[in-house]
Amino acid sequence: MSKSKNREEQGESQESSIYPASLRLQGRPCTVIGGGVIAVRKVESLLAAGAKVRVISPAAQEWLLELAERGTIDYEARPYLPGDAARGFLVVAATNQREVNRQIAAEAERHERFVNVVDDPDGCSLQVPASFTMAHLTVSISTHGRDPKAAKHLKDVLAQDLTQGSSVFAKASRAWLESHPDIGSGRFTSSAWVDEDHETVPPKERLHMFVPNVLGQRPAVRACRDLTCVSLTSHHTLVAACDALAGIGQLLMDTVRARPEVVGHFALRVPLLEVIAAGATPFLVIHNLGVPRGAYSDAIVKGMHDLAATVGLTNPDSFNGSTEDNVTVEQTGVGVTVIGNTTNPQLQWASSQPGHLLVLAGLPKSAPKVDVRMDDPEIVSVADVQWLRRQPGVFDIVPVGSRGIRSEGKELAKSARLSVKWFSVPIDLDASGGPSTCVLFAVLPDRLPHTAQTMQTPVTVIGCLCERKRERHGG
Ligand SMILES: C[C@@]1(CC(=O)O)C2=NC(=C\c3[nH]c(c(CCC(=O)O)c3CC(=O)O)Cc3[nH]c(c(CC(=O)O)c3CCC(=O)O)/C=C3\N/C(=C\2)[C@@H](CCC(=O)O)[C@]3(C)CC(=O)O)/[C@H]1CCC(=O)O
Ligand SMILES: NC(=O)c1ccc[n+]([C@@H]2O[C@H](COP(=O)([O-])OP(=O)(O)OC[C@H]3O[C@@H](n4cnc5c(N)ncnc54)[C@H](O)[C@@H]3O)[C@@H](O)[C@H]2O)c1
Repeated sequence: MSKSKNREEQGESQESSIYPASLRLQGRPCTVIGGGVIAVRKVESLLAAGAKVRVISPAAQEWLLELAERGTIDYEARPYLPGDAARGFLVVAATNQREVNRQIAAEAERHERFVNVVDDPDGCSLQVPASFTMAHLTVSISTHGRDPKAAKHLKDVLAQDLTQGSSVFAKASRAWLESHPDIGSGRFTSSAWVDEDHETVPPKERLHMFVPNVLGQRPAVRACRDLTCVSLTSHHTLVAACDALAGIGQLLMDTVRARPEVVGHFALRVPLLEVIAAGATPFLVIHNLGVPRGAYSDAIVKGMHDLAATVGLTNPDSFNGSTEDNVTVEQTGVGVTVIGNTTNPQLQWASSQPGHLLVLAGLPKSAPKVDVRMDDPEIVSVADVQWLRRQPGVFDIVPVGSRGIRSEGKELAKSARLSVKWFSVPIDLDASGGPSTCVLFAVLPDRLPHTAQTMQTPVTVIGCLCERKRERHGG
């Protein structure tokens, strides 16, 4: 049944004539009430138009809180109060409370403000059409609020056509854009940023959509555990992890003897695991080698290439780095940074919940106590962690570093606002995990058998996660 038919049957207003217009909002105050997923979309497009945005909501999506922390928007962490909709050029009623949205709309109307009501097409004096912009050409599609999903679909079809199609519309639009290079160059933007549906948009345009052009500022940067997350848009995050290794190798002063390939392997292993565990796809490895350029440094880098290839990172341009060629070096030192990208729904951070089991894959092994070997079956492989990351029912995955299992487990739980109930296991929970020879992960109990059977490395249930306190309130 179509939406309009549904409404007709409910006897709702059939008023559907509209006045198509383009708003200039640069510097104009706009109020968004509600801080959920829909509010994020509205805030993004208002910021893209240069509006001065105020958000009022007792709780808000992380992205909005970040914008508030950076001063990009004003945020008031409280419910709507009468008076809020009396101010602003445009008021957006974006709460999930129908009645509250009604009150907001009524107040805005009384004060002759434009109002956009996200759950009431007929209550909007301003409906947002689906749109995309290429330089100075904007294409908007409205269904007069009768079928927003269709508006989005038609817009996506047209956007794809404009960028790569051969319709009369596409050819004429492109010809116009090309014949006006003064106004014809610019970014491709859309009323919604990249999502899975935009896979059809060509790479060049996708890149433009990927750039944090909404804000024209430095992107938000957060350090989470050993990771740094850079929010490029509300949908995309870059994830960076780094690690240092020293005194292990074949130079005179090295205290632990190891072949250079092994040094490269283990130096890359830790940041590579971190990025994969976070749900990102590694695409760049930067190696800073505190050793002279030559056969020794080449062998270290070869160790990295070999390991990266096990998770499909084979493009030679994905590797870059430098060596120490000015002074004599007598001890090996290696720093590695890995960068990956992910869409936010795939970014795994603080996603564990009460009742999940806390499981250890692999065993903690560290030099100099133990001779850590690349082919040790008790060490979890990077490919194993990549597989684990894709499993439904597996949540946070944390590589265990020198602080040991107990400390990493507590950190995993804390980040998800949970605590750990430890089981008794014959494993030293405080031993160093060395080059992350093991990882901790949270898993739904009924998914554990499949996970444990398929993994190559030993899997041990070491505890479970308890208590829940997940909503983050602003203010
Ligand atoms: C175009 C776009 C612009 C934007 O918001 O930026 C937009 N909605 C978009 C997407 C979208 N909205 C919805 C789905 C289906 C989700 C699903 O079914 O899973 C999808 C598709 C998706 O999300 O994939 C559901 C929905 N939307 C409204 C209601 C209330 C109702 O109809 O009662 C409900 C039902 C809620 C429910 O029943 O729970 C109301 C409105 N949505 C409008 C605009 C205005 C009318 C525009 C027009 O038709 O001309 C209006 C009246 C007010 C407004 O918000 O301005 C944006 C595309 C962005 C892009 O380009 O990608
Ligand atoms: N317009 C659209 O395109 C569209 C699309 C899908 C859904 N919807 C509608 O939009 C509504 C909101 O969707 P959502 O996904 O953002 O919901 P959500 O649950 O993610 O967010 C709702 C937000 O409203 C806030 N809120 C609740 N009571 C409030 C109050 N009294 N004052 C201020 N803020 C308050 C909450 O704190 C939360 O931040 C849905 O109920 C749905 O009907 C609209």
